Amino acid sequence: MPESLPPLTVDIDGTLTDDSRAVDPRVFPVLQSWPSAVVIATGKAMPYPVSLCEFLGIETRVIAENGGVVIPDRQRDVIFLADPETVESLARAYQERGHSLGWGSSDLVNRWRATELAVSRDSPLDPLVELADEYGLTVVDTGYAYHVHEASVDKGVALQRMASELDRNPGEFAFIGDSPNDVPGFEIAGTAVAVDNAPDSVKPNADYTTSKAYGGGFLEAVEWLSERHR
Ligand SMILES: O=C(O)COP(=O)(O)O
Ligand SMILES: [Mg+2]
Repeated sequence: MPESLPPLTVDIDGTLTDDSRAVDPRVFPVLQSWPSAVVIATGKAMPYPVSLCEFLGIETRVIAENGGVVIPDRQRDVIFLADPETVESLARAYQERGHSLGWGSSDLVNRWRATELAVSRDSPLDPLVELADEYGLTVVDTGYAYHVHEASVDKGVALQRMASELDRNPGEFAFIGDSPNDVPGFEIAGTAVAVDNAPDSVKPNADYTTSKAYGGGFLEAVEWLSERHR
């Protein structure tokens, strides 16, 4: 790999995974040998990306909960860019109206969330949007879940904070993703790549769209970045 490769920000679901959301093992050596910083930027709660870094043996650099949580490395404090209180009230109100968050009683999706709420796409969207409007929150459909969070946070805002924590310019970063929740990251990063499974609303926001989908698209994106930085 060329020494000059940019710091990389990469989404998990739909980008490092296959179509069943299992991580594509071909991405492991790429992430482990990337010569610059790697940031895992996801809508998932903190333990998921932290575990991914831990088990890969790479530095824990994480944007979780669609930007509500930023972890620049293992040594520093976890940074919270949003407050959980309004989201918690919304979650109670949604359930009081008779709707389920849709993840079963253990709710491993929200159990460790600090700043936002994720609701299954099998649960009704309209009352969620109605409540979000009432509480001044935003709903993002990633294609994997509905996420409700403060309008002031997204993966782009979090990338700005991550870059400043790492003494870098956000424009130095490349960002690879697949969903509407990645678009704010595409806008802040210097180079944005969408994988082919991204919806048509996402692709025009990227500098390049791969011809392969899912983890195969990530590998292609990395080759494309390597060519550009040769
Ligand atoms: O949890 C989701 O809905 C999406 O997660 P992702 O940001 O890693 O694709
Ligand atoms: Mg994704």
